[in-house]
Amino acid sequence: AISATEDKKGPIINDTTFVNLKDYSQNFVYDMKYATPDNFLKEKVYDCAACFLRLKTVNALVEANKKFMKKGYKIKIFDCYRPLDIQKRMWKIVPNPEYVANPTKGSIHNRGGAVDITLIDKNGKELDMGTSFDYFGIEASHNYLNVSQEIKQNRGLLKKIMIQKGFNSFDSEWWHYNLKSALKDSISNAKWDCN
Ligand SMILES: C[C@@H](N)C(=O)N[C@H](C)C(=O)O
Ligand SMILES: [Zn+2]
Repeated sequence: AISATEDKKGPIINDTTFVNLKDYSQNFVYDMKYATPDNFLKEKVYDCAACFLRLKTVNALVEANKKFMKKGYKIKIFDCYRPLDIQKRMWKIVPNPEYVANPTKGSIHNRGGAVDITLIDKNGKELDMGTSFDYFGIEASHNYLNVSQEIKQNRGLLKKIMIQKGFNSFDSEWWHYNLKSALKDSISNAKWDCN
């Protein structure tokens, strides 16, 4: 059966439809790294800083953010849907599946089911997660235990609530989460509308 969801704006849309997160919640903070030159490609590879995802991913992320907000935190977003062509460019620079998904298999970002995120506090300050976003080294791993109690707690909080809301964590990157129900969705290379 095809599952459908009542959209706030009226029409019933399928939960695999790509939507813009900002149309569903104003409670996220954005730092869309690939829409700036401040990323490992050293180039702005997106035309605009928008977060597109499948509706089911948006719904799960909004639910997770509600839980974080009850604790005084908010999600800050680094990346959402990523066109396959950009995945290919990333793989040319870092051909290591621990840090960049092989474009021949496709990333869950290419399927609209993955997000790269961190948490911020009431002052907008990022919680200490031990490394910066896209730090491609062992220190970014959930399994790297030579970090402070505070970092373990911060990573643990992010992971606990994201898992509760239907995401899988990714061992080698504390910031990356895959929606479980999107793992087999189709890969897209569509570029979003920036208007
Ligand atoms: C490149 C990095 N931000 C990331 O998302 N890596 C995972 C493994 C991916 O490419 O899916
Ligand atoms: Zn990611």
